[in-house]
Formats: sequence, structure tokens, C-alpha cells
Amino acid sequence: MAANETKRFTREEVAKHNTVDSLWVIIDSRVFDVTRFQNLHPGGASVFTDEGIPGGDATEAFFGLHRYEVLERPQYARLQIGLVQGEEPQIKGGLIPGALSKVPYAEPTWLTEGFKSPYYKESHRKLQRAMREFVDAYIFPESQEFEPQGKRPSQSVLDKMAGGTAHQGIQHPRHAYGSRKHLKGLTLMGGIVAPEEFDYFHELVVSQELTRCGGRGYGDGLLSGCVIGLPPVLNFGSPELKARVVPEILSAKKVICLAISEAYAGSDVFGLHTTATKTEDGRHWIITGTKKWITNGMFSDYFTVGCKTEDGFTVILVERGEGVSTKPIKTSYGSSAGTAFVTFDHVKVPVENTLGEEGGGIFVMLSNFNHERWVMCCINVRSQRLVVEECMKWVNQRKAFGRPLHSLAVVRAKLALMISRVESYQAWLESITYQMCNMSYKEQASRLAGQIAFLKSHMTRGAQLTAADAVQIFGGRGITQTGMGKFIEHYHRTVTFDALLGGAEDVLADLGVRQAMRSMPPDERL
Ligand code: HEM
Repeated sequence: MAANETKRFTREEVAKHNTVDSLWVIIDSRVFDVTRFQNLHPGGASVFTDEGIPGGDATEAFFGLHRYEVLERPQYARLQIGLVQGEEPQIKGGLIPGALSKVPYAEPTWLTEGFKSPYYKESHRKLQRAMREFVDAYIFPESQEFEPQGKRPSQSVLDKMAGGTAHQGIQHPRHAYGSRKHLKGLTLMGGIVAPEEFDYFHELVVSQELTRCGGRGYGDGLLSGCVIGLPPVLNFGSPELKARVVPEILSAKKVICLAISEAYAGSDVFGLHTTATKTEDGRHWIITGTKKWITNGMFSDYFTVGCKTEDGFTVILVERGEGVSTKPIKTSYGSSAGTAFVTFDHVKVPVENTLGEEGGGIFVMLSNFNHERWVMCCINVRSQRLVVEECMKWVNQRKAFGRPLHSLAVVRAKLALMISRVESYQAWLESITYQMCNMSYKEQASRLAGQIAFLKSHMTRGAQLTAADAVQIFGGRGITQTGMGKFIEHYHRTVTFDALLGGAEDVLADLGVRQAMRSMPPDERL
């Protein structure tokens, strides 16, 4: 904090500055001269005349109304003229880079002091620490600045994620599903994880730590389109195509996205209208149609496109060029994600860009869905946890009717449900992740599609309850984009995204039941 902490004042000295002409206040043992600031104060000048405030200790009043970060902003930090004699600030706030939160339930159990987990090894813990430092240092500050402005993540952050020194290769493992061949020979995260050791728990750690950026649109702007757009290339592209495209993507020089959903159809891939027809010489596809809600589409160079072909449904990699245009779609979440409406107008694409078999697109897509939904679960439960942390802090520091909010049974009841939800979702997620680590990709598709679908639909339903309860706890601040409730407002506004991406809740839950029914032994009776 750029503040003057060298001078010391007794509380008696501070108390003498209690008029509009010389107005001091104490906040957490820090002495502020607000004489000139009072008329600029966003909360009005009158608050400084409230009983006990002029020349007095305003700590409790302050933290009931402001986030700690207010004191860290340079324009306010410079109002500090010293500290109270014989005292030191006690309140912890702001971001301590790399640190774990001490707030109960703000971290998953495996990161909570005194708890053990069978799932995480030393390399997961090291990765978590490195990711946390990285996110706190580079991603969180930019996310907080760019999300409200709708700006996409900067190239310098993407470059750091893709390569560079200590953080090499955060991007690579995010596409690591199925085959991990593309990790071979790489130094991941400065050597913290050996590529052959990298498993789904490492990937879970990367996804959950990135989620702490606290900006839903910005978080998706961190090339989450690649997480779903690149795997079909990695797993179904020809060696030549991969050799050309994959390094550009993983180095963050170029961007790829998945372009399946349309205004006409979402999960129903056979209802799509975008067509791909062969040229007479059979060497090219001509693609025509539109795609809607395409994450990262605005800044993508490559589009993994689902098309209707003569043989059914085929997935084709389209490069931005003649006939490809994108325009932004304004959604409830920030435009930092580059969500686009994409138009393909007679786009000529070499047949070598076909991913998988012609007419075999459904297999390409289905193989993507489980991993995609599992990543969404990693993200969703981590953002619910952020909401729990915000609520825990708020109910502790905010007073109503002369008592902290947590003294109200109705508030505690809401917290109980929020905590129970987040803990159970994380536990189920870890159980599924453990199964994924011990199954082939094919086995995962047949055994875990239902489990993952259930988890996601169950979790996002709960997420919406948590969002609504958090708004009730924060009151008006829960619907205000700045100040105390800013994360709650953001979460409540964007939570439905998680509930729709990768398949609507009812569709997913139904998928799980249908998969279970297919496995019913024919000879079972009551
Ligand atoms: C160094 C001292 C202070 C600074 C730098 C400061 C700064 C601010 C800022 C930046 C805001 C805008 C909201 C936000 O960004 O959180 C705000 C709002 C407010 N402040 Fe202060 N403030 C100070 C002291 C106080 C004190 C001592 C009180 C009460 C006794 C107070 C009462 C309020 C109120 C009522 C609001 C409006 C809150 C709302 O709309 O939710 N402020 N203040």
C-alpha cells in the first residue's frame, strides 16, 4: 500500500480533528485525513458527520460498506497520514499472491489445513501452488480490469500461459483428454509435472485455479474455446493438419473454437442447417451456414465446424478467410469471451481438413462432450466456492439490527445449504475424476457419460440456488456491479451459462437415466 505509515498519532490527537475543516478517521489503526476528500467521497460527505466517526474509529462502519481493496487504490491509500500509536493494522484483505484462504470452506478439503485426500500427490500440490501464484499475479488483476470493459485477455497473458519461463505450457494440458501424445517431450509448468505423469487431477487443478480469476467472460476468453475446439483436431486430424495447426494454437499465436450450435439447433446435431458439399473434383468442401453462441469466435483463426453432409454429419476445420465473418453476440456474460455469430458463405475448404470420417461427425462430437462437461463441472464448483467465501466474509463483517448477519438463523440456514452443495459437488467430481484416471477414453464414454451428465445438471441447478441465496444475503449489493457484492452480482448474472453450455440440465439428466436404463440386466425383477 502506497501510504504513509511512518507517523504515529495517539487516539487523543486524532480525536481533535473532528470538524469539517480538519477531519480525520481511524480505519484498522490507520489514520486518514479526509478533510479534502469528504466532498469527493462516493458515499457522500454526510457519513463523516455520523456519531463517533469524525476523529473516531470508523473501522466497523467502513468494513460494513467497502471492500478492503478500496484502501489499496492509490488515490485513497494516499489519504493515510499515519498509524495509531502502539497499534498495528489487524485486518487482512486484498490478495496475498499464492496464498490459500483461511476462510472456512473457501478452499476444497484437500487444500484445507489438517485434511487429507487420497487423490492428490505432491505434483498436484506443486502445480496448485504454481497456478495460484500465476493466477494471482497475472490473471486476476487483468480479469478484474477487463471483464467490466468487455476486453479479451491480453496477448501477453496468453503468451505467458502458453510458454515462457516458469509457467510453460498451461495451455497444453487443457486439451489433454484422450491422447496425451502432444505433451511428450514438453516441460510443463517449468518442470513441475512430468508429461507422462500428467493426469486428470492435474487438469482439474489447472481449471479450478484459472476459475479464481473471478470473471466469467474473461475466464472463457482465456481460450476456453480451444479446450473444446482443439481436441477434435488432436484426436481426429491428419498428421499433416496437426503438424501445421496444433503448434500455432498451443503457442497462443492462433486461436481455435468449436462451432456447432446454431440458431436452429444446439445439442441436436442432426438438426443443424450448415451444409458442406463437395466440389466436382472432390478436393474441396463448400461450406454454407451460420453458427451461434460460439465462444472465442470473435478472435478465432480456426473453427471446428459441425456440418450436414451427404453421409450425415461431418466435422470440418475451417480457417478464417474469404466467406467467413463473425459478429459479436451480447449475452448476460461479458464480451471478453468473444462470443460470436459466425457466417460461412460458400467457404472453400480442402477435404484434408475433415476431422474423422465423413459422416462420422457424431462420434467426433460425442467424444468431446464428456470431457467438455467435466471441465465445466471443475469450473462451476470452483466459482460456487468463491460465492461461499464472499458470503462467509460478508455475514461476518456486516451488521444488521446491531448484530453480525450470521447471528440470524435464516442467514445461517442459507449458508448451510450453500456449503453442503459445494462440498458434495467437489467430492463427486473428485470421485469421477479418479475413475477417469483409471479408464481408457473409450471406457469413460460408455461408463461415465451418465455420471458426468448427472453431476453437471445437479451442480448447475444447485449453483442457481446458491446464486439466488447469495443475492438474498447481500441484499441490494447483490445486484450492484461495483462494491461489496460485485462478485455476487456477476455470478448471479452469469450462472445460467454453466447451466446451458454442454447441454441443458434436463437433457443431461435424461441422458444419464437413459444410459442407466440401457445397462439394466434383462433378468432383474422386483
Ligand atoms: C478513507 C476513508 C474512505 C474512503 C477512501 C471511502 C471510499 C469510498 C468509495 C470508493 C466508495 C464507493 C463504493 C465502493 O467502491 O466500495 C464509498 C462508498 C460509501 N462510503 Fe466510503 N470511504 C471512506 C470512509 C467511509 C466511512 C468512514 C463511511 C461511513 C461512516 C463511509 C460510508 C460510505 C457509504 C455509505 C458508501 C456508499 C456505499 C454503497 O453505496 O453501498 N465511507 N466510499
